[in-house]
Amino acid sequence: MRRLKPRLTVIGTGYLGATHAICMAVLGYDVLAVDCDRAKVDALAAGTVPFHEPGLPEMLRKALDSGRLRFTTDLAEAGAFGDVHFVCTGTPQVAGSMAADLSQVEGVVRGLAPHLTRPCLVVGKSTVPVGTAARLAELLAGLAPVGAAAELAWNPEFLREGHAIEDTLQPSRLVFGVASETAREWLEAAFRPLLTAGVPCVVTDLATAELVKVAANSFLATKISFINAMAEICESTGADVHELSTALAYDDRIGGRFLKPGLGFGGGCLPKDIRAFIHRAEELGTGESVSFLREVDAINQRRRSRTVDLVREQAGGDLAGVRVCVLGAAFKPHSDDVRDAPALDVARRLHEEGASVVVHDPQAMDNARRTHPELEFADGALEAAAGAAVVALLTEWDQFRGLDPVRLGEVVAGRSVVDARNALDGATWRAAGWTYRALGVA
Ligand SMILES: NC(=O)c1ccc[n+]([C@@H]2O[C@H](COP(=O)([O-])OP(=O)(O)OC[C@H]3O[C@@H](n4cnc5c(N)ncnc54)[C@H](O)[C@@H]3O)[C@@H](O)[C@H]2O)c1
Ligand SMILES: O=c1ccn([C@@H]2O[C@H](COP(=O)(O)OP(=O)(O)O[C@H]3O[C@H](CO)[C@@H](O)[C@H](O)[C@H]3O)[C@@H](O)[C@H]2O)c(=O)[nH]1
Repeated sequence: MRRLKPRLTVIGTGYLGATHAICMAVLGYDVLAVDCDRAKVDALAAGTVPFHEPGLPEMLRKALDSGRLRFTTDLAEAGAFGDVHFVCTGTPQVAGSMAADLSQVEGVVRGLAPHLTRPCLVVGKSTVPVGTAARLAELLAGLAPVGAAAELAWNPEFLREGHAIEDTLQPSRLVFGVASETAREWLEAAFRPLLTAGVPCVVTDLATAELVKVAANSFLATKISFINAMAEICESTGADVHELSTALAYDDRIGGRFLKPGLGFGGGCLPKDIRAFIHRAEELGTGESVSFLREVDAINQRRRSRTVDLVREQAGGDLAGVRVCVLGAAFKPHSDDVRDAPALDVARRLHEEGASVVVHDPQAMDNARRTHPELEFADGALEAAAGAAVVALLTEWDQFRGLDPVRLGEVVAGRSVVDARNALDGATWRAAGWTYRALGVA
């Protein structure tokens, strides 16, 4: 008998899965969240969110207090408990290739399938190359016990880190990729509160659902690289990319969102998703259709090189032995995620050229220390700036926007700032005696 309110499992409790599990429990579902990382499961069960996401610790407390959210490392327990199983494991870029590594997602299907002893729905939420769901559906059918009636569907996720709760509870849209009416009914039951609240829902096939996700991220990446390409032109013509962007944004066919010039995109999604899309399209023999994404990626990488160039120029042409203060490590503010973080990539390149680099970030210090042990870290912006010849603002945290140039000027060795996120008021900094350089302005 199908329950009106299905019991949910969420497998993979990283940035996406932990948020999804917590929010679904707060919406009133009984949720069992699973991760193979025992430390993560123990932390979450004890009420600690193992990453930075505004508001999520309070939501976790609420979900745990309701008694509707539990955690385990055991897929067999998940199989016995759930009606709808959300797969939220990672799909990182394969080292040395542009392809997505699907081993975590496939591993979950293989591990879960033998424990699915009654009718249920396995729902992929991870971002995957088109065609993955159809392949996993076959795998599931082959591994699930006879009579289990376990089906596979795809429900791509569009949340942004730093806004994960609002994006989960008030998403712009839901996308259900289904192969049967039964799967659609399960998904409708699993998202009933959002559907009742009027969230638009596109019901489609598996392949379209997979593609919607990579198409959305490709569009966003393209928009960012478009404005950064304009920034390159502005740099060589004396035009001002900020004024250009403001003027473009007044046209609501273009819009101002994701039109912010600067150091470009990073993180655990946009970069690897456009590369996996290129790779998959080439496998399908349709590489030309998305070959523009190679240029999107290249423009994005050039912003990092340009930032290194600006810091080197400010240092007098040679970085060897120069102390540089890097403000920012996370790939964007309100996150501690350092996956493909532009700030750390620039910091690493400066270090490789011989600079003595000191980094500060309000939230990402632990992650940055782990991935970049070669860099020096300081507990505050002033400490990081002490004795620096150049200050580089690489992630636009509010704490950095609010820095007092006079106070900072007292601790540095040279008043020179490179604003790679266009977060500071250049006039104020110049008035305080600083040489101010920003990306996108000659
Ligand atoms: N981070 C985001 O904001 C976001 C938003 C939308 C979509 N996505 C997509 O969602 C997926 C997950 O992203 P993420 O950022 O949460 O990744 P993540 O690396 O933070 O989390 C993945 C989790 O899966 C766990 N895991 C791996 N193999 C497992 C297994 N066999 N059994 C149980 N748990 C296992 C890992 O321990 C980890 O906790 C990716 O495909 C990503 O592209 C992410
Ligand atoms: O105008 C802009 C907007 C963003 N960025 C950069 O772009 C990157 C990505 O930002 P954002 O999209 O806000 O962060 P994510 O949390 O990675 O979210 C993206 O990736 C997720 C995972 O696929 C999707 O779910 C989201 O819809 C999609 O926005 C960051 O490095 C930003 O600094 C810019 O450089 N300029």
